[in-house]
Amino acid sequence: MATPQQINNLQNSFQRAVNMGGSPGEVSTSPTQSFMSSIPRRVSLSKQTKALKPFSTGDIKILLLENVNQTAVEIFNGQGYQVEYHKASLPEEELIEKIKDVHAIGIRSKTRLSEKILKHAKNLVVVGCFCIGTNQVDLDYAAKMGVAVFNSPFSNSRSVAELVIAEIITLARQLGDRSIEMHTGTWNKVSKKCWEVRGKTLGIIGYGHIGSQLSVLAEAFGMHVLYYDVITIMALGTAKQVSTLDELLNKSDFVTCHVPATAETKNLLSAPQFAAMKDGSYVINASRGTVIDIPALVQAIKAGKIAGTALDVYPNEPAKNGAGAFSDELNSWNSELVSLPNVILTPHIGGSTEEAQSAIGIEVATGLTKYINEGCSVGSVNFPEVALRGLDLDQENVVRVLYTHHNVPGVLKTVNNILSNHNIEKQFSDSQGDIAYLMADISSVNQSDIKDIYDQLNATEYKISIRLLY
Ligand SMILES: NC(=O)c1ccc[n+]([C@@H]2O[C@H](COP(=O)([O-])OP(=O)(O)OC[C@H]3O[C@@H](n4cnc5c(N)ncnc54)[C@H](O)[C@@H]3O)[C@@H](O)[C@H]2O)c1
Ligand SMILES: O=C(O)CC[C@@H](O)C(=O)O
Repeated sequence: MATPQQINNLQNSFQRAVNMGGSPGEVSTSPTQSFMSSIPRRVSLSKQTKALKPFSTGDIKILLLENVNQTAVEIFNGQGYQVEYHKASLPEEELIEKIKDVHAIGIRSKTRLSEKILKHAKNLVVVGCFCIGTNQVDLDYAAKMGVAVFNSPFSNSRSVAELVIAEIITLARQLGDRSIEMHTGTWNKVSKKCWEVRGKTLGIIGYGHIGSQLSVLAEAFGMHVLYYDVITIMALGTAKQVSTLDELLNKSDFVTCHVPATAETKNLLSAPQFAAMKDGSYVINASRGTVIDIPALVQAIKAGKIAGTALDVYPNEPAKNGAGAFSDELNSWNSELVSLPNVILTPHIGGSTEEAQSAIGIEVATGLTKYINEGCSVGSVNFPEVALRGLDLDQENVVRVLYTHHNVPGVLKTVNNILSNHNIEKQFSDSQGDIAYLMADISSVNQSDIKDIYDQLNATEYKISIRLLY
């Protein structure tokens, strides 16, 4: 049941929307619309539509962690949301305290939103991963709570591909070692085991957004490209898909990983895979730290089998920047790895460019704002994707119902029974696994009806969450 305070909030907002003249006539001119108008839309925004808000926008609280880009802060501030901003991730206890209160949380790759943390989030509506990876969030549990999760699927792909190109040349020419030597006053002009990359073979594991972008760049350097993926993907340029991981390992001079962190990709490259690689080949990982068995890699480098490695991601990564953060305490193999030759280590910066972070800030903040203000879940990674066109500017006494429920027979009949006392202008529903999401615009709704609609929907058996926008 809604608390008296919640009902009051709903009624006050409705009163403001209907009687005070401000909200209903207001046209959203937020960066949301200007950004989204530049990309193809499933739902047309060609005419001005009524700006919907969940309740007094000042009430929307957003917690942003891990130095999320200022472009996002500007979008949220422009909406009148309350933004709490932190440069680093938070310790678990503090995160649990903070998450209790907020409607949205924005994170990057370090903050783990497990069931243990999420279950404290009583008001949470949406999570924004301001990155590509979403493995740090328990997506199923979030969906079961009615919390949609958004990310930015490719805004930093180019940045990662460019970093990997730099690493291929850096490894081939032992640039890391030469640079360290010069910093300590050593002149070591050598060419032994330093190579051109032209004519060498690059093996890409995972030919998605990053792997395929990298393929194009590598061919421009005169490299041959092989790739292995669990699905069949069209080759770009003259790249060739191979049917087994072993074939890729046997034939490549450089092997680079661009797969997600899953149970299947855990230790995808371990001792047997290093053994299958060419003598003197190189290993690169800018995907997730779980994908490579680092102790096995250390042994393969020590044995002279692998001639060098570039790593950007690690099984355990520090919560914040600072001296001494990357140590044996965090990962037991640390000292051994850093003592080896031709090892390039970067602090998970594959996607950390001004261009990528700015674009991610805009994309994810826009997705969150559209979900908060309009209920549009298109682009969510754990939720059925649903959108409705906007309401006409002059439409009054209209309420948008957002109803998340378990995907079982008979729910829509019950819901539409409740809504059919009014005029259902339009509705759209979709499901994903156990979760279904309904958006409906209903008109002829008087202020006094709101509490009643809310209470009736709230009492339905398979409800997960309800929001009413007006
Ligand atoms: N270092 C960084 O800063 C950084 C930046 C962006 C992305 N990433 C990480 O890079 C990885 C790849 O990103 P993307 O955008 O290219 O992802 P993507 O989803 O576009 O592509 C991943 C590809 O891997 C394939 N794949 C999945 N499991 C596989 C397996 N077991 N064997 C072979 N192929 C498999 C998929 O079919 C897909 O084609 C993700 O883990 C992402 O989190 C890291
Ligand atoms: O910015 C980050 O923390 C993560 C970057 C990258 O790994 C991603 O998943 O996009």
